[in-house]
Amino acid sequence: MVSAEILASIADTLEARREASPQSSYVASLFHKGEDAILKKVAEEAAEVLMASKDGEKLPLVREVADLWFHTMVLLTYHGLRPDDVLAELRRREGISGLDEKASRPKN
Ligand SMILES: N=c1c2ncn([C@@H]3O[C@H](COP(=O)(O)OP(=O)(O)OP(=O)(O)O)[C@@H](O)[C@H]3O)c2ncn1[C@@H]1O[C@H](COP(=O)(O)O)[C@@H](O)[C@H]1O
Repeated sequence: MVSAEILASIADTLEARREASPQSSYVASLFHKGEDAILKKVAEEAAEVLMASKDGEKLPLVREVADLWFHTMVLLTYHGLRPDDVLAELRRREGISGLDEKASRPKN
């Protein structure tokens, strides 16, 4: 599965969890606890990314970044947003970046 598709698939699951009972799953319980609990998890996971980076091992770092991305996706879902909203913003920035302009400028 390509990257944008897996993000969309996870987002679909997260949206379904918003309607689920808090006992039914980890994500459902997080939505039930509310925005502050989700923000706390995002902050915790960001701190774990910093520690993994300092430790210098690649696999733990990848796993911690996955946890951070996942919890930011829970936060986006809480606000009715989708991964595509972030991907569109990144694409927009790619289009306006100085590096991009230089690359497309004709060479003398
Ligand atoms: N990708 C993930 C994912 N990544 C991380 N986590 C959970 O995030 C939690 C936080 O991790 P921590 O390292 O902080 O561990 P912890 O100390 O046990 O967590 P807390 O009890 O303190 O919250 C853990 O319980 C992980 O299992 C995830 N939980 C779910 N998913 C995806 O979300 C879908 C829905 O999940 P459920 O709602 O649980 O079915 C699943 O099918 C998965 O695809």
